[in-house]
Amino acid sequence: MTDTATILKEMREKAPLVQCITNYVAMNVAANVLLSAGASPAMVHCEEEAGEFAGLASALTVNIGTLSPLWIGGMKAAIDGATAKGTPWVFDPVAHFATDFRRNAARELLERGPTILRGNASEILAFSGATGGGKGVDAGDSVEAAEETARRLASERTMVVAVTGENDFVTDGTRSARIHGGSPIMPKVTALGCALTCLVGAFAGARPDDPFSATVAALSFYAVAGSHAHDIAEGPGTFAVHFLDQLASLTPAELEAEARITLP
Ligand SMILES: Nc1ncnc2c1ncn2[C@@H]1O[C@H](COP(=O)(O)OP(=O)(O)OP(=O)(O)O)[C@@H](O)[C@H]1O
Ligand SMILES: Cc1ncsc1CCO
Ligand SMILES: [Mg+2]
Repeated sequence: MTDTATILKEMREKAPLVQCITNYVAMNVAANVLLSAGASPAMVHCEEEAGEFAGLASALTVNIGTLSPLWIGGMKAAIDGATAKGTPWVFDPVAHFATDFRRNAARELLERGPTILRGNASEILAFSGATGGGKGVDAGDSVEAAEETARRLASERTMVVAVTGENDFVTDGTRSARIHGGSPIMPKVTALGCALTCLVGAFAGARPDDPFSATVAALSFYAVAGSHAHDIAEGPGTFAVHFLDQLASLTPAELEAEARITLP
């Protein structure tokens, strides 16, 4: 079996508990994506318990999509709890370029050293200081335009960076991969990127010693499920339903046969 298929199998066997600090739009979508895929989501974000809970989880994901000051305290507590146990954490810097509040919060969270950074092309590109074409939470730049920034961030900060879009790009600064597939309907269903960030957490929770391979596996699994759902969906509404069914039914053997990963 390829590494990607093996990691899917291991993720389902372990059914990792993933603490998801995500936004109000994504909470339900992400929990369903994780349950369908075979992981165990828990949306726990308040400062009083987020750090303690992180000690129980196999992975933590942090997303600033609907940020407020109280949530930042919960995020920092959870990150400190995860870091103390060597638990991987994934950062999704939603629209961090849009306002000073978001920019400052994203900078502080990035300083805490995520294991994996996952964003759309405009979000990753904006870390280079470029203004880019992002329109709020939606990307306006190509993945290719963000690849150099992704490589530089990954090697400077010793983390994995995943840029998603029509084709996805993953790098740890040394190794890189492109993942093909998915569907142009995916950006028309809200929070599929945010849910992917949580799913990357589940795969990293199954392979904490190899976050690069875990990220490639998660994105490949998502892309194949997205391609399958595309073939039977009639639009964004039915896509969302079929996509969950595909995440639940896709086997490691199908993933092995259909994943399209190229090395740049
Ligand atoms: N044009 C496309 N063709 C195929 N797949 C796509 C396309 N655009 C996005 N995707 C896929 O959709 C998923 C979400 O990526 P996207 O870059 O849209 O995230 P995002 O902008 O953070 O989403 P959101 O903020 O709505 O949660 C990824 O798996 C990506 O590969
Ligand atoms: C629509 C939206 N607004 C803030 S977060 C979010 C979900 C997609 O990122
Ligand atoms: Mg996003």
